[in-house]
Amino acid sequence: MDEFGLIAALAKRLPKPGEDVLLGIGDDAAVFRTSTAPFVVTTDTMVEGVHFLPTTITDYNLGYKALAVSVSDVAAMGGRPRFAVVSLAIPAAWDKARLEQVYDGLRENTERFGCDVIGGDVVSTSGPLVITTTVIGEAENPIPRSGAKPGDILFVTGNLGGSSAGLQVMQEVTPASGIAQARLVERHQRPEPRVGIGTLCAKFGVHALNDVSDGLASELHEISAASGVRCVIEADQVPLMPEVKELARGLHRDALDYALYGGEDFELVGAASTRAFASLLATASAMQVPVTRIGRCDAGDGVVMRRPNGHLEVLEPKGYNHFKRVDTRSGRA
Ligand SMILES: Nc1ncnc2c1ncn2[C@@H]1O[C@H](COP(=O)(O)OP(=O)(O)OP(=O)(O)O)[C@@H](O)[C@H]1O
Ligand SMILES: Cc1ncc(C[n+]2csc(CCOP(=O)(O)O)c2C)c(N)n1
Ligand SMILES: [Mg+2]
Ligand SMILES: [Mg+2]
Ligand SMILES: [Mg+2]
Repeated sequence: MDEFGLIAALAKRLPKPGEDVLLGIGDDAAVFRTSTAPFVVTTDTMVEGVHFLPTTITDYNLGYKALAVSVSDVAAMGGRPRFAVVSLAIPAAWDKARLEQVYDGLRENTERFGCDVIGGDVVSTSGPLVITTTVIGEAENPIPRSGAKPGDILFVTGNLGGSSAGLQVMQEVTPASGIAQARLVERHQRPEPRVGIGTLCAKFGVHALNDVSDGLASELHEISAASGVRCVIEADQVPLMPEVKELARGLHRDALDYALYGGEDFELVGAASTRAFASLLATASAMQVPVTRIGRCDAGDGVVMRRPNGHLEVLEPKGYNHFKRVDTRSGRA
């Protein structure tokens, strides 16, 4: 496989960029123009063996997901994705045909979100495949994590838990039905970035927003710490993917654990005034995206969850953490 031939072959899989791209793939750097809106820029790295395995994702969906996770961060800022650069560190075991599949998956999201791939990098590696996506977007009114206020409503989009449950059903024998397993795997491999809702949140002045990459508990801790508020959620209000409930029932596990600590659902979690939330709810339902109130912000700090019996549980800031090893004897991180 030749480096220049590979870049040309991958570039061929992509659609022609829009007119704001003055120079795309093929020069020392890309050149684009934008409106006067503030830029947002975010980057994510996916490593074979850490973020995916050949047994947990197809090559096509790897490309889909690599771009989706960065688009999701732009959505979590209330922005619109515009441009992306993609860097690949490629081991000998990955041939051109497989990488073209990855690019076909990328293409699906470049088209869906109007996010042109304008460049990248390819290198060889003696390690696993690494794919890094950097997305540049625009946000008229960027939404930080730090804006939540006491009295705000906490909400999430869609439903949670499906991604980690999908990973589990691909890695273990579970009692979930075939159809449930297929839906969970789809959720793991093909997350849906909430760009439309993110921009609505910006329009209605939502105070704080985060995407769920590491798990709901971890994201709420980030909002709590950045905003200086206490997050109080209701256990029975957290929207769970129905298939997660089915799987958890079969395994005699608490389905909420998938939502709180599983991660990679890439839904949005935010804090909004009662008024902003009402506007969001009304508009989101017309877009057929569920938005659910899960709790509220109080004065104070930390994250707690109220069980239906009234018991308040402190939620630890655990979730996926790259540099923490779980102690298998205590089960603690
Ligand atoms: N190597 C780094 N150098 C500089 N800043 C970094 C580095 N890694 C992360 N950051 C910054 O730290 C902040 C938090 O990053 P983090 O990766 O936790 O974002 P996230 O959206 O919560 O998670 P995810 O990576 O799952 O999207 C971001 O502002 C990010 O740009
Ligand atoms: C094979 C395999 N094992 C474990 C996981 C789970 N996982 C990996 S990274 C991450 C958090 C988000 O990453 P980041 O913080 O880098 O954005 C999660 C939940 C997976 N997807 N595949
Ligand atoms: Mg990160
Ligand atoms: Mg990210
Ligand atoms: Mg994020």
